[in-house]
Formats: sequence, C-alpha cells, structure tokens
Amino acid sequence: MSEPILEIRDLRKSFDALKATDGVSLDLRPGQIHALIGPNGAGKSTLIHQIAGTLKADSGAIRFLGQDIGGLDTAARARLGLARSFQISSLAQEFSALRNVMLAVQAKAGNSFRFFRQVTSDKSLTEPAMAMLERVGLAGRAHVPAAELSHGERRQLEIAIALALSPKAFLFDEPMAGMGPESSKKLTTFLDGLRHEAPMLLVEHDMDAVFALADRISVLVYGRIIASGTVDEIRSDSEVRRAYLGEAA
Ligand SMILES: Nc1ncnc2c1ncn2[C@@H]1O[C@H](COP(=O)(O)OP(=O)(O)OP(=O)(O)O)[C@@H](O)[C@H]1O
Repeated sequence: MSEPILEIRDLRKSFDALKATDGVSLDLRPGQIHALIGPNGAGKSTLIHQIAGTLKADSGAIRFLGQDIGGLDTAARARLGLARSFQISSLAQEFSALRNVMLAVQAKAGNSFRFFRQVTSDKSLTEPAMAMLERVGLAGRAHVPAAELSHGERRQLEIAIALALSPKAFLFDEPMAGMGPESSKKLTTFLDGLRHEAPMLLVEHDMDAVFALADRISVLVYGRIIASGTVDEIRSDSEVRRAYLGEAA
C-alpha cells in the first residue's frame, strides 16, 4: 500500500474536562477520499482544526508528507500544500470572487499582501485565478462580490481558493452544508474528480455524498474513532448503526 500523505497519531485535545479529541489516529493515502462522520459534537471540526493548525493539539503527532507539522502554524502548513475549506467562511466578503482567488494565487507565489492593490490587473494572477473559477463553474460570477454570492457559490469559491494553493491534500469541513439537492449532487461529482489531484479528508453529514465518495470512512463518537473501514464495512457495522447511522444506512 502507498505511503500515507497525512498521518495522525494518538491526537488529543481537551476543553477543560471535555475530551474533544481522545486518542485519534488515522491515515490519508494518495487518491483517497477519507470521510469523517459522527454525531453533532463528536469532535470532527476540532480534529480538522488541529490538522490545519488553527487549533493546537494537547499531544499526539501530525505528519504531512513525512514531516512532523505539529509545530507549524496554519500558513506554513498551507504552504506545504495542506488546503482547507471550513464550515465558517474565510472569504474577503467585499472582494469579488476573482480577487479572492487572486489573493490565494498571490499567497502561493509568496508575495506580500500589501502590494495587492497594484497587482489587480497582473495577468500572472488574474489568469490562474480565472482558470480556478472556471474549474469550479464560477467564471460567470468572477466579478461579483463574495458577499453577494449564493451559499453554494461561496462553497465553490472556497474550493477554487483551495485549488489555487496547488494542494497536496484537502481538508473539507461540511462542504455540502446548506446546499440544496441539486448543488450537492454537482459538488459530489466535482469532489469525486478532485481525488486525483489530491486526497481529501472530508467531514460531511450528507450520507448520500459520503457513501458516493468515500474510499474509507472513520466514525468519530465522543472524540474517539469507533470504527474505520470501507463504505460497506461501515454500513454493516452494528455499533456504527446504533451510534450514528440509524435508518440512514
Ligand atoms: N473552543 C472550544 N471551547 C470549548 N469547547 C469546544 C470548543 N470547540 C469545540 N468544543 C466542544 O468540543 C466538542 C466537539 O465539537 P466539534 O465542533 O469538533 O464537533 P463536530 O463533530 O464538528 O460537531 P458538528 O457535526 O455539530 O459540527 C463539542 O462538545 C463542542 O462543544
């Protein structure tokens, strides 16, 4: 089996007495979509934030491309190729979709944010940014401020931003949240194709999407992984059905 791109080992994070992450270990391998599911409050977002670096783990190891990244900040992890899209949007709301992606292209190139005003027409930024918008189906909305995009379009924009960083792995926290069935289907097809670009750790409550996409599913309950396996293994696991899936399986 190929070496994991991302390795999590015995990760722990408490908020006072609450063990939000209680000894989690998992691997993300090349070409893989690894879904992380579990009930509300199970610790899925907390885990994603520790991997991205927006939250510091209490203990445990996070290795990315063979390197221990536990001591790196969010920006350094992103520069290594760890791209993320969170439940809570980090878009610059007053900027157009195109400008938002240009910021990411510029960050990837290592340029300073301060000079952004002078480079808004720089083709080395506009062209790749436009190409990313085309990929996610947002080219026609390039000049619309992020604040005026629909919820689904904002999620597409976040993915375009993630793509602009030439990621080696994606962390997605509920990309389908708040989307209607049509948009969810479209996004599912898009994410399916994305696995060849970089593997993905996907937190998602939409079980249709998870079952359609996941190569592997890990089930988190009270901060612990209670089961990990293929879609079929997870669907037929009686403990998982009791703890989470219920009738959805
Ligand atoms: N900053 C924080 N301070 C204190 N408690 C927190 C903090 N962040 C999360 N928690 C708690 O940690 C637990 C895990 O929360 P988390 O948001 O990671 O769950 P989740 O599985 O992502 O839930 P959901 O599916 O509802 O998004 C919850 O009990 C939550 O209240």
